[in-house]
Amino acid sequence: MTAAAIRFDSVTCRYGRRTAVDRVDLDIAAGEHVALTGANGSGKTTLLRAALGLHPTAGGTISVGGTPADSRSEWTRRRRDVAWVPQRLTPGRFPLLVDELLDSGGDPAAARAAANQLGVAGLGSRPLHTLSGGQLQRVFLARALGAVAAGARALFADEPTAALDFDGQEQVATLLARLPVTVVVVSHDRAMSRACDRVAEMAAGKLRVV
Ligand SMILES: Nc1ncnc2c1ncn2[C@@H]1O[C@H](COP(=O)(O)OP(=O)(O)OP(=O)(O)O)[C@@H](O)[C@H]1O
Repeated sequence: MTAAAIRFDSVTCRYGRRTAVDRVDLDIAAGEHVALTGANGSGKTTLLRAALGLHPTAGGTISVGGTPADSRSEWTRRRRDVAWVPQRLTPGRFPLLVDELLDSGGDPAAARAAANQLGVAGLGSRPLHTLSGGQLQRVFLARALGAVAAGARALFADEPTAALDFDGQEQVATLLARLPVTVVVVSHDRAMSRACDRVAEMAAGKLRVV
């Protein structure tokens, strides 16, 4: 597995007439770990979702491993290349058992090993909607770690520790820090920022400090 360099080049995203991301430039080296911080509503989630094709860009390009995604096949490849932990984990949207979700990420054995490390291995036969917020977050992280083991070259995680207790926050920061792939993690959590190589801060849609 080789880590992927990621380049945001003058990226703009809008919701109707509201500009959520405003000409953002950000270069992330292969294997670098970047914490994306900033006030609520400053555009962090939109920026990551745009990189995954989950929100359209109104301008600019986003390359992963040197390739901008501009065709269906490139988007398919990118979704394999980038493991994703979303912010809004609404279990009703995923009518699955925990084990089924873990098995869907790429490498089921690695996902289950990660689930074990994260203390949720015993929940395998539970429907997702019966889990607590923190348990659900751990399961999605374990799935993403399975995707990394299966060859994803980057991991994007949107507030992956928001629902976790203090020990969980430290544990996840340590786990992500060890990953040999490029990591972009949206976080308001200091342990996570400390564990990253660099902190990039967004303010009102712009990247303020890199
Ligand atoms: N579905 C939507 N429709 C309209 N506006 C939206 C939508 N989602 C986000 N926005 C707006 O876009 C801007 C950026 O939102 P975004 O979710 O990217 O911010 P964020 O930095 O991730 O915030 P937080 O830290 O609260 O998660 C905000 O002004 C928000 O109100």
